[in-house]
Amino acid sequence: MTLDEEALERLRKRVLAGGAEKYHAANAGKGKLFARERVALLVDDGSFVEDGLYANALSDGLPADGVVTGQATVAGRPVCLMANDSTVKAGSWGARTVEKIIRSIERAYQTGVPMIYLVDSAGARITDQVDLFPGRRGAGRIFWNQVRASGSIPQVCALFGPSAAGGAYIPAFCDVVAMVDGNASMYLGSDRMVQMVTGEKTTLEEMGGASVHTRESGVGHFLCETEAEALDTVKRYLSYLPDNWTGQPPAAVPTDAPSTVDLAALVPASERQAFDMRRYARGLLDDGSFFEIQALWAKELTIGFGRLAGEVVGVVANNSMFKGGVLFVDSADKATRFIQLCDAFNVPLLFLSDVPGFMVGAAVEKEGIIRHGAKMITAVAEATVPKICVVVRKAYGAGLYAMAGPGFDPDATIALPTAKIAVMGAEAAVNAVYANKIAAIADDEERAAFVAAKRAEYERDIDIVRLASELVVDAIVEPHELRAELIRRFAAARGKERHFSRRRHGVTPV
Ligand SMILES: CCC(=O)SCCNC(=O)CCNC(=O)[C@H](O)C(C)(C)COP(=O)(O)OP(=O)(O)OC[C@H]1O[C@@H](n2cnc3c(N)ncnc32)[C@H](O)[C@@H]1OP(=O)(O)O
Repeated sequence: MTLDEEALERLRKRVLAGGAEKYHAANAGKGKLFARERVALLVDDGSFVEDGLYANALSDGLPADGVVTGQATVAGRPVCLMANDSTVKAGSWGARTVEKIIRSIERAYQTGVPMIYLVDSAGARITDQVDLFPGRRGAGRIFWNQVRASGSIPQVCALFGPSAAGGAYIPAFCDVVAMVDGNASMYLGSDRMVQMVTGEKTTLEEMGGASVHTRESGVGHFLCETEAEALDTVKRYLSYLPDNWTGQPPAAVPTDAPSTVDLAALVPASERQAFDMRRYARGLLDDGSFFEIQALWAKELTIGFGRLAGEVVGVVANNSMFKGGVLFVDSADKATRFIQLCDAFNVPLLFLSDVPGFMVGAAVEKEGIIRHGAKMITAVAEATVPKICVVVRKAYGAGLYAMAGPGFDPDATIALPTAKIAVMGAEAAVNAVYANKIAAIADDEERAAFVAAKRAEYERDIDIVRLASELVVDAIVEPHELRAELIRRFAAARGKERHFSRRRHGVTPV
């Protein structure tokens, strides 16, 4: 078939318009943009080069087979991308959709550039399953490629609509997922399927909406009000990462820390009083540079990127505002993945410790707190990027190990003058050792005096100067000197030898 210029232009226009008008109207009614508008908002003007525009050009009704793929630049840096077009069979994957997505990931991996997934899809196109589902270049190959690319190139997803069944794994294999509140959802079986299989009556929003995944399951990382916000989040995320695992995170023009935060005043003397470690991190980092990830999930642990004198660091911090900063199953998982992300992309790690330890009790034991904690400690041990542990207030029990304490090959363990490092807090320790003796003292005053004396003895034992004199901590630093100290120490650790163990990979507790 030969085409004259006009016919080609007609065909191109038809394909660029996507699916039926009723689906465009339905999307607009929900505040959803067209896939091509999303791409235009994401990439630098005029930078997009599209592949596979004419997929299915000979069969009517499935323009581009429901996915836009190609290469572009974002903030001047190269990326590969895919964007589901939900006006074409609800963005479901036909054979060519799958091939286009596979080629995109392969190109991103081979050229060492980030892969961006703009997802809005019904998953596998059930009516075409033999062509797209089981074969060597079937849908499974998308995931195989995602797993191969994981930690080699950044993979980031913005989710605008459903990502049903197999489609839900694309976000799951990404480093992070930004979800648009009210429209985005992820689930393995639709509400109709759930009712058929289990009898449960639910909705897509209830089961797999943005709020559920960013607050409860942890599969989503950012809850966004609008599509534009989700796309900005993708751009901001990429601004902290190199193009691939061989590069260094891009430095920015250094700024001062905000002058409004008094770090010393922020930490209450009493361990029983909570303070917001996010404010502490903001006060320590370059002004406006803190970019929190998974802010709504497992809030007892805060993670995110920031900058010190323009250089990127990954922050892992206990937050006593939530559950006293104790580590739970979800917070251990949250930390594990973030530490692996930073280690993969050469982002130095800053641990801000104020941790009473891991949670104890029947409920968390049944949830597997031991293996989740072991997973976090494994990630800390395996991370070979520069890592510095700052004991801001306390590091008790295995919490010290989870926060990159001295045994975990940190480049430095720094303590504030009021910091405490111990196997447990004084109250718990005295109770553990002297419970029988305390119970045997009948007189209230005498009992109180005994407990106070034992606590004082314990506090003397774990005195921070004593720990420094025994080389447990490398430095005791005043809060107002901490930022400058960290800048110097991270600079000194840059470029260090990175090797952990002689083996293919460990057998990780999961
Ligand atoms: C790897 C294994 C897998 O991925 S199995 C995939 C399983 N997927 C599903 O069960 C999702 C089924 N689809 C849905 O639940 C809905 O379509 C969702 C995604 C919620 C979107 O709803 P809504 O925006 O109202 O669209 P709609 O249902 O009116 O559909 C529009 C047109 O698309 C079609 N469609 C939808 N999903 C599929 C699919 N998975 N395979 C084939 N076709 C699909 C609908 O039939 C409809 O087509 P038409 O325009 O009427 O011709």
